[in-house]
Amino acid sequence: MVNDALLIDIGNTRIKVRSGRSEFVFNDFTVFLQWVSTQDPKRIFCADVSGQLESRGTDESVLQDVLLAKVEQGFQGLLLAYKDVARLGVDRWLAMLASLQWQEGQGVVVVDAGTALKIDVIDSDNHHLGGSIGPGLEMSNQSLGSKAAQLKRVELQTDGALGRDTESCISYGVVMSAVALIEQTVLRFCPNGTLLVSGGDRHYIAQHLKTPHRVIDNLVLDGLAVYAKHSIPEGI
Ligand SMILES: Nc1ncnc2c1ncn2[C@@H]1O[C@H](COP(=O)(O)OP(=O)(O)OP(=O)(O)O)[C@@H](O)[C@H]1O
Ligand SMILES: CC(C)(CO)[C@@H](O)C(=O)NCCC(=O)O
Ligand SMILES: [K+]
Repeated sequence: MVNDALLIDIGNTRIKVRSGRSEFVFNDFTVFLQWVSTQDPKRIFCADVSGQLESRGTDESVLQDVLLAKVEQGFQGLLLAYKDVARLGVDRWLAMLASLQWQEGQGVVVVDAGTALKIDVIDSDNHHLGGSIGPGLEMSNQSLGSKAAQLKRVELQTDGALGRDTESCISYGVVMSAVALIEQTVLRFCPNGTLLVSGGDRHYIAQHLKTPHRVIDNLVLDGLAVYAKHSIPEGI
């Protein structure tokens, strides 16, 4: 049953785990492995876009029974825009699967603001129209700091007003470019759809959105729960 399962989302920055009603976040893969070895779940479902599990999996006995989620065309009626669905990030796919629960009949725009900023658009017939991959907020912030001699990474903080010093200009540029991309994508491709915002940077982005939206803590883990429920035979 899904309730006995451990759900694991291995992102490129952090690892998020759900066990029943509890959630845990790990910044370090080794610390995460140590923790998993203290658990005794019936089943482990995992989404791994980092590739860390596949490279370590075989020599870690605790991870031998992990069910690694794989993108499936047509699963739960979700028709993917990619011709080669194996190339679509499993985190994007799971976030989309979870988003169908929020579909209000006019399509859904799914935002996952993590290491990368992902946007995917689904129409009212559950057809994935396509998506967007761009730098996440921290990635933009850090790359400005490392590529421009006069800039340093800043603590992102903007009230949405134009910047009046270097730090506030960077904050405005980094945060509002993400907000603008999302709002343009909604306007162009799904103007009446439901906008969902998830991922580690969801709050930074959501507070500046003029478009009505819902903030969902972790759509990838929610999608993994959907996957777990529908990909194991009844009674297990
Ligand atoms: N305590 C924190 N530690 C690290 N990052 C944080 C923290 N709180 C917020 N963040 C932000 O969350 C982002 C990571 O989000 P998230 O954990 O959703 O990403 P991820 O799943 O690892 O990435 P992806 O799915 O894109 O590979 C970071 O870029 C950072 O800006
Ligand atoms: C875009 C990321 C890095 C976001 O985690 C991940 O979904 C990924 O590696 N995707 C593969 C490429 C794609 O989705 O087309
Ligand atoms: K790479």
